[in-house]
Amino acid sequence: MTIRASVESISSSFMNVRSASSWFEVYAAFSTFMMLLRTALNDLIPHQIQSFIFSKLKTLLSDRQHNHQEISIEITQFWDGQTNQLFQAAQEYLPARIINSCKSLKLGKLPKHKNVVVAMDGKEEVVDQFEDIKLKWKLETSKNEPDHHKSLYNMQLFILSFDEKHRDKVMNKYISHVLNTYQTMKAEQRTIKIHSLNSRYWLTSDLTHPASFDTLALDPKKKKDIIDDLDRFLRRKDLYNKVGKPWKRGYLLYGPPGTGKSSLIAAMANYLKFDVYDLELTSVHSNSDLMRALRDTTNRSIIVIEDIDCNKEVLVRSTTNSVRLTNSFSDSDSDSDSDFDNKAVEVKGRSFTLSGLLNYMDGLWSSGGEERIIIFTTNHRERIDPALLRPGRMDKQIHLSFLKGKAFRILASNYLDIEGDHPLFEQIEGLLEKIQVTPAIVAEQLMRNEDPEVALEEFVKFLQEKEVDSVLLNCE
Ligand SMILES: Nc1ncnc2c1ncn2[C@@H]1O[C@H](COP(=O)(O)OP(=O)(O)OP(=O)(O)O)[C@@H](O)[C@H]1O
Repeated sequence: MTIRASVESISSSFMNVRSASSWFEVYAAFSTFMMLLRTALNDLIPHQIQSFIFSKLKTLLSDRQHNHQEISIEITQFWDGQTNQLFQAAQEYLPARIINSCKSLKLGKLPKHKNVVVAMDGKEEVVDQFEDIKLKWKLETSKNEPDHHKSLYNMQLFILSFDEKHRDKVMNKYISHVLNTYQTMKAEQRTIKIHSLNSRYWLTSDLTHPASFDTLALDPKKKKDIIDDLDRFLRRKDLYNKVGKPWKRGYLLYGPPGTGKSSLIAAMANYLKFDVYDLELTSVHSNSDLMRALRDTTNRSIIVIEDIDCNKEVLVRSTTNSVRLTNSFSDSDSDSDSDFDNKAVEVKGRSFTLSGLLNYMDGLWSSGGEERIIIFTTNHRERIDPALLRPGRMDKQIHLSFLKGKAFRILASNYLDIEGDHPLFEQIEGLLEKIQVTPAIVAEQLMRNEDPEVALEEFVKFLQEKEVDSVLLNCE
């Protein structure tokens, strides 16, 4: 019997259904039809395609079956009168996930931002995939906006919908994933700030210093050593906790003026994405102001005290009779007997030692302070008391010096866009070995001509003259 014959037999049986025997005939014809259909399908459609069709049908059916079990969460723009951080996180997180698939987006740029900002425009629902979960996001405008926001904005909210069976995973994992991704994105986009002390308060502005470890003319080994040290410091939170030490690291940068101490600080801040607090001791008018200023510094920051040796406030106690404020900055460790304690920083007629200041910082940060770096700079390390240089106070000392070796090539790349080799490089590097020139002087020389060839030739002449001068000087 063919399929067509069996279909005809079923339909004719339907027409003539009158008795129980007729019903039996219908049933027999239908069973035969189904058997024939199954055999034909097995013969005609390969097994893989059959499995594919069945799985698709199954998903479709299960999707339809589950549609009514979808749940929705509202994430409003404000929460308890404040901006809802989860709303902010979704606002940043979603455009990054959907930028290539969404048909309708909003673009904008704020003065503070470096890049164009992308946002959802609320016209369409966007879909995010997290592990095996499909999550649908829609941006809406609330009809019940609170009064205090009414005049300024229409309050917005995200509606997040997903299958109820994923409720736990969404609440426990997906929401944290959105928040964590947002925090990482914020850290990457963050503008680093520099805070300068104005008597009692920090004045804040953007750190625009472009220095990075790539642009720093420094011996490559030394550069790697500094980067490794910073990375190690960041990784060691648990160790610092375990041994009960404040999570901080002290650096002393020393070397002649113009060798890149400030540039290195900027490169470190840009690398770590840490804010910089420029603690200019001459602008501190009292100890309480200084303590308040230190308390106002944030975690993940670099505190810089520059030119520590030539700071006018550094006084020798025996010559000034200045009084140490041991009650303000308790300095009870073994350093108190050292020569260093004879040097005091005087603030408006009152004075304290630098080691006391460091101890105070330790005390302040042992309760909650995290990821702090303190950098002292000096042009004369020999003038600094050894007590201040001991590990724990100054964990690492970095000597920045005259331009030597291949470090010149970094400046040639920065200022003249010369990458790789150049016929004059060998001669220049030879001359640099014989004389002492700071990177700042080299930078200034290279900027004198826009044409890179002329700039290099002029620079060679400059170095030759310097060489002659130094020979003459040695002869005198
Ligand atoms: N190692 C370096 N790599 C690249 N540029 C440098 C380097 N050193 C100095 N420069 C250039 O010289 C300028 C002055 O350098 P910088 O202020 O960093 O030196 P410094 O050692 O802090 O000087 P000072 O002791 O006078 O404060 C920088 O803006 C930079 O252009």
